[in-house]
Amino acid sequence: MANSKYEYVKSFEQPDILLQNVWIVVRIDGRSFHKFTTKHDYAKPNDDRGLSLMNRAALEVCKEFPDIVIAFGESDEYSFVLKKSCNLFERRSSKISSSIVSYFTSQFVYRWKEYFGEHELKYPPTFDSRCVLYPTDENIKDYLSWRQADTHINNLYNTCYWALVLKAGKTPIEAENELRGTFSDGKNEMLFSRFNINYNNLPAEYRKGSVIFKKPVQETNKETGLTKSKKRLVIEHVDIISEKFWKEYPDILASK
Ligand SMILES: Nc1nc2c(ncn2[C@@H]2O[C@H](COP(=O)(O)OP(=O)(O)OP(=O)(O)O)[C@@H](O)[C@H]2O)c(=O)[nH]1
Ligand SMILES: [Mg+2]
Ligand SMILES: [Mg+2]
Repeated sequence: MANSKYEYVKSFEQPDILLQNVWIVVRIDGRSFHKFTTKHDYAKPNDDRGLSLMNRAALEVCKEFPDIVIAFGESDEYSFVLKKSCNLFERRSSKISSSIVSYFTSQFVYRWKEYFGEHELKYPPTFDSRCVLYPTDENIKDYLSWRQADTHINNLYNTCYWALVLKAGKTPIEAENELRGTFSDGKNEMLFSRFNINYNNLPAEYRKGSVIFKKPVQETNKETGLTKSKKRLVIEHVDIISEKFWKEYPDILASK
């Protein structure tokens, strides 16, 4: 009903169009995943099924939203970087962030059985989401470095904490007290001398998180024998904190 007396309420909606020509990061994070992972008997500190399910849901998001040029995931979070020229939903912030987190969450639930088998999903998980803008390439690299540094700090701490609790029989309070004020060197030393764990030999996925990007690959046509260069979405556990990665794959940030 056009021009009804109710129509004025539409003007209460606030525009939330994101600034043009800047990188958009959509970061999603599991709500109360401390509880969710406990209720679902996740392995401590890292559960391979849970991490693989996060990666799979994120990969499906990257397929569904081709404006995403790179994504980084750790623990219960994922960051999706959309290219500067992205015009998805006319750059409306809440529409972008809600569509991405909704698709991620439904993929997470839809594919639960693929990764957890008969281990029942006891209640529906929730993920929150936000859009953050980064104007320069340096800013976006620093953003991703920040998340990867966080992965390292948390994983080193959690590996020590759970070794103290599960292997040395400490109470949670005792483990926390023992770790308070320690630095990386001390934690590495503790793992090696007391638990025979060489931190650097732990799976790269635990230490560095997961990076999804379009990687150039050579594909050979079986019939013609001709090779051509293509891009394929891959999940790798590499250093994005170092310049080496950005030099190796300059196309990622060139997708302005
Ligand atoms: N055991 C186990 N726990 C995990 C794993 N991945 C994530 N978690 C848990 O999920 C939590 C994620 O941290 P946060 O996102 O800061 O905390 P949260 O409980 O989700 O709380 P909010 O995000 O504030 O709602 C970690 O502290 C762990 O308790 C895993 O592989 N294994
Ligand atoms: Mg969380
Ligand atoms: Mg988190």
